[in-house]
Parts: sequence; C-alpha cells; structure tokens
Amino acid sequence: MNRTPKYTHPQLNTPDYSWAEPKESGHSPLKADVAVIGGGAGGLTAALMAAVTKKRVLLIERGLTGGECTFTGCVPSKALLSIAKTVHAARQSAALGLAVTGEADWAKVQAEVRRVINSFEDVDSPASIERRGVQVVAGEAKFVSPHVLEVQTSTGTRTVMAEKFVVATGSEVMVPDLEGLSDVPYLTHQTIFDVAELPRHLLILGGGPIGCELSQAFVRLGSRVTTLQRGERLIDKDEPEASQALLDVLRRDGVTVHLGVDVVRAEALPSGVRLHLKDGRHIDGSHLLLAVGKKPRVENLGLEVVGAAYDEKGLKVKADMQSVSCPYVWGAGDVVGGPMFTHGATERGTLAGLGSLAWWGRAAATFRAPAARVEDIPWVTYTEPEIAHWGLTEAQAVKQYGRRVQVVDYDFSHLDRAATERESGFVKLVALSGLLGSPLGLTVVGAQVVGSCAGELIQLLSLPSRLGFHPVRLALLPVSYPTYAEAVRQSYLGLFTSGPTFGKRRAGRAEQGSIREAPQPPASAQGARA
Ligand SMILES: Cc1cc2nc3c(=O)[nH]c(=O)nc-3n(C[C@H](O)[C@H](O)[C@H](O)COP(=O)(O)OP(=O)(O)OC[C@H]3O[C@@H](n4cnc5c(N)ncnc54)[C@H](O)[C@@H]3O)c2cc1C
Ligand SMILES: NC(=O)c1ccc[n+]([C@@H]2O[C@H](COP(=O)([O-])OP(=O)(O)OC[C@H]3O[C@@H](n4cnc5c(N)ncnc54)[C@H](O)[C@@H]3O)[C@@H](O)[C@H]2O)c1
Repeated sequence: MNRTPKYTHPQLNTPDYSWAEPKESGHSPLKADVAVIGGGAGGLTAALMAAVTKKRVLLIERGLTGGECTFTGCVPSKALLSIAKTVHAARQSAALGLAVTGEADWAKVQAEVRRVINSFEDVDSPASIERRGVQVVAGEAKFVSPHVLEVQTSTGTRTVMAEKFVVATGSEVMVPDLEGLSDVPYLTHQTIFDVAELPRHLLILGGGPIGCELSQAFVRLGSRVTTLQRGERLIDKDEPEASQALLDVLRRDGVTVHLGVDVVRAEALPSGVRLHLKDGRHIDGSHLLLAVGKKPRVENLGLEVVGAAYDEKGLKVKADMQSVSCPYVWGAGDVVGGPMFTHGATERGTLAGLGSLAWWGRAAATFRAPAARVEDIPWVTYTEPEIAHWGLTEAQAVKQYGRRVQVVDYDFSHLDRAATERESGFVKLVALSGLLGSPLGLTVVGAQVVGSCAGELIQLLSLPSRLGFHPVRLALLPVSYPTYAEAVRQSYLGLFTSGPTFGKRRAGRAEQGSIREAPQPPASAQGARA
C-alpha cells in the first residue's frame, strides 16, 4: 500500500505561521491555508474546491485566470473550427444551387473568436473567482523555503505563506531541436489566433490534435496548409482507422499531409520559412506553426526547495494527486503529465482541492481517484467529422489480454440519421469476451468513434465500464429514432449478435493492416514557393 510518508516538520501546526515569516520591508506576507499556483482549469478547480469549506485560499496567477483552455487552447480553437465549418458548409452548398463566393474576412473571424473568449469572463475573471471565496494574486510564484512562496508582482515581491499548496502551472510548448529554428519567426498555439493576417501558406509541424484541428480550420478559412508529421499516421493515440479517416478528410479539404517525414533544418526566407527534409527535399511556406507536443511546466518553481520530486514527465504525484515526496504539495492539471485535457485537469484539480482539505477530503479524494485515471479519460479531436476515443485501442487490448479480445465494427451506413444527413462514420468497440464466450463477465475496454456527434457518443459508449453496469443494459436501452445514439445501442447489440445492422463482431487482431501506405508528396510540393 502506498502510504504518505510521516511528516515531521515541527512548526506545521503553528496557527499564525510566524515561524515562516521572512524579514522583509514593505508589504506584510500573505497567509493562507491553501495556496494554489496557476489559475487554469486545474488550479481554478482546486482553489474553488478548497474554498468550499471557508478555508483561506489564495490563487496566484502570472497571466490570465482561465489559463490555456480559455485563451489559447480549447475555446479559441473550437471557435475557429466552428467558424471554418460554417464557411466550408457555405461553399459546399453550391451543389444545392446556392452559389457562395468570396473569402472569409480574417479580421472579422478573429473578432468573433475574441467575442467567444470574452464570453467566458463571467466564470474566469479574478472578480468572479474572488466572489466565490478565493483571493487572487497577480504574479509569478516560486518556493523559496518550506511553506513559503515568493511572488513577483508588477509592483515588487510579495511573500505568501501557507499550510498546503497546489501546483497547477500547466504545460509549455515543446520546441524541437531543429537547426536554424531560433532564427525563424514561428507561431505556436499562443500566437496563432492573433496572427495579423490569414497565413497564405501555413506549414504545420506535428500531426497531433493541435496540428490536425488547426490544419482543418485554416484550410477551410482559405489558407494553403501543409502538415508535416514525423510518425506514420496522424493522431497516433487513436485507432489506426480513425487516423486514416482523418487523413482522408484533411486531404479532401485540401491540406497537403506528409507522413513519416523528418524535418532537419528551418530557414528564414524573405517571404516566410523553408523547411529542409532529411531526404534532401524542402518545403516553403509563409508561416510556420509548431505543434509537436507540450511538456509539463516544472522548471523555476523552486520545487527542489520543498523536496517535491519531478522530472521531464511532470510533477510526481500519487493517484490522489499528492506529491510523492512533499506531503504539503499537490499537483493538478497538465503539470502532472500524462494526457493533457481540460477535463483531465479539472478532475485532477478536484482531487488536489479535496486532498488539501481535512482528513475527510483526503478520503474523498482516494475514493474519487479512479475517475482521474488516464485510462478512463475519453478525448475528442474536434475536426469535422469529430474523432473520439476512450480506453484501450484494439492493439493495446490484444497485447494485454490476447485471445479474449472481441471487436465490433459498426458502420454509419446502417444508421438512418447518418443517411438523412449524408454523413459517414463508424463505431469500434473493443471488448473482452465473457466466461466461455457467454455474456457473463463480458466487458468493454475501449471505443473509437468517427463521425457526427462522436464526442457525445463516446461518453455513452464508455458508461457500462465507467459506471460499472453490464453492457447488455446499453444494448437493450430504447433510444429515439433517428438519432446518432442508435449507433451506441446497435454496436452494443453487436457484442451479443452479429448482423448487418448491428456491428460486425470479430476477434481482436494484434496487427492493424487497415492503414494505407502514405502516398509520397507530389513533385510540385517539392520546393514549393510560399
Ligand atoms: C490549441 C489547443 C487546443 C486544446 N483543445 C482542447 C480541447 O478541445 N479539449 C480539452 O480537453 N483540452 C484541450 N486542450 C488542452 C487544455 O487546454 C489543457 O489540458 C488545459 O488547459 C490544462 O489546464 P491546466 O490548468 O493544467 O494548465 P493551464 O491552463 O496552462 O494553467 C496553468 C496556469 O499557470 C500559470 N502559471 C504557470 N507558472 C506560474 C507561476 N510560476 N506562477 C503563477 N502562475 C503560473 C499560467 O500562466 C497558466 O495560466 C487544448 C490545448 C491547446 C494548446
Ligand atoms: N481536442 C483536444 O482535446 C485537444 C486539442 C489540442 C490539443 N490537445 C492537447 O494538447 C497537447 C498538445 O497537443 P499536440 O498536438 O501539440 O501534441 P501531441 O503530442 O498529441 O502530437 C504531436 C505530434 O507531433 C509529432 N511530432 C513530434 N515531433 C515532430 C517533429 N519534429 N516533426 C514532425 N512531427 C513531430 C508527434 O509524432 C505527434 O504525433 C496534447 O496533450 C493534446 O492532448 C487536446
């Protein structure tokens, strides 16, 4: 059993913290029961949770409260994708006799994205947070001694003393070690939404969710887009069939996708940027976006001073988010590593907030911890079609469970709602067969959906496993006709009976053969002008 090391700091229970007061002139130190560093999804959730019991809670944020999700992540990217979808739909309507011409106005697109961001002011602003019982301090914090933070504010240095701390500093963009990159004016998710003009030819390095979502958004808004992915497939944590579906749709939208490429050098051009590939080719563009991943923000926080262990994968925490080595520090959000999602950050923030309460909070956190398990967190890539995943992939399940793995492939061609909307897609369920092939003990361990409402369907598909009821109950659940939710019921029926309108059941395969060879880039892309 993983026990918390016994904490022996002699002054921990001193009520006024005077033992920790540094000698400083000017401001008197701020004192709190819980101090949270970072006001993104993870930190905000932890702070509000801790404040529920009227504890003195301080939230220290060096930028904007609301963090990445609101200002440079989920909100602007989803707003931009939604606008791009509207533009795309308008262009597609020529087939229905409605001819739409002209280009989207980038300034107006940006104004609309900003309007959406601003609509989050009510929940994210310091005033709103303070109304809910958390004091907000604007500044950059780091530990300088046990239980003591130094905060650099715009007017000087302040000291914060607290009994407990939540580190929720998020993650930062990975900058690849690429020759010449430091001389190239590249964009990241922090700058691309504010770029002065719509990029004429956007080069995107990385084919994960950021690269793919922004590839589709920008190509639909009128940019030329070239996406360069080092691996052999896009969104490589999803099933290979989903990667293939996304590759097809991005190419149909007009994105040039290069898979399995190795970019070795970047060069600034008067007209933009040139990327040199290992095989001697080069690709020119007007702008470069880096989207090759993110790393936990653990440096320069003084974590060494309080003995909170970390490495490049993040702050080291136990299942309930308490630091493995410092008993008065918890972690929340991207900083603890693993998959980086807002819902993961809030779940981990809940645990950290609970953990910073009394014994009963810690007990609740232990009870709640499975909900934050990496394996149980579904994710969605918000392209059109949406691509959603939860649990194990087929290959992972076969590796872990061998012959017990059963797979159901359900195609949207059998789904009436999809037919009425001229949509395609699929559900894939990964299950473990029951006792002697019977329904007894049958469990679903993973699911993948590509298509309309995939982000909603994945929540339903994961319910039996996450809430602990037998899959047959979902197979028998009456659902409205015609809805996409019918795909959930039908694919679950496919676990028990195979037929044309249910999913096709088959044994799990260790090797996935469905991903096609990546076609070579056309000759015209080699040395293309920006
Ligand atoms: C383009 C993009 C799209 C995304 N889309 C989605 C999506 O659709 N769905 C989804 O679930 N996830 C999405 N994500 C991921 C999601 O944004 C993050 O997982 C989530 O915001 C992480 O929250 P956090 O609280 O851990 O970190 P953050 O929101 O980054 O918060 C950390 C905060 O700490 C502050 N800070 C750092 N150091 C200090 C310090 N020393 N002192 C004081 N303050 C400090 C920072 O200023 C920051 O505000 C997306 C990410 C990107 C980049
Ligand atoms: N819809 C969502 O939930 C959503 C959207 C965007 C981002 N996010 C989160 O934000 C984080 C960062 O996203 P991301 O897409 O940057 O990271 P990622 O790690 O998910 O994907 C990056 C991709 O870039 C590739 N790559 C790495 N180095 C490369 C190089 N030098 N050249 C070309 N390709 C290279 C990798 O093979 C990988 O497939 C992720 O954790 C993601 O989950 C989530």
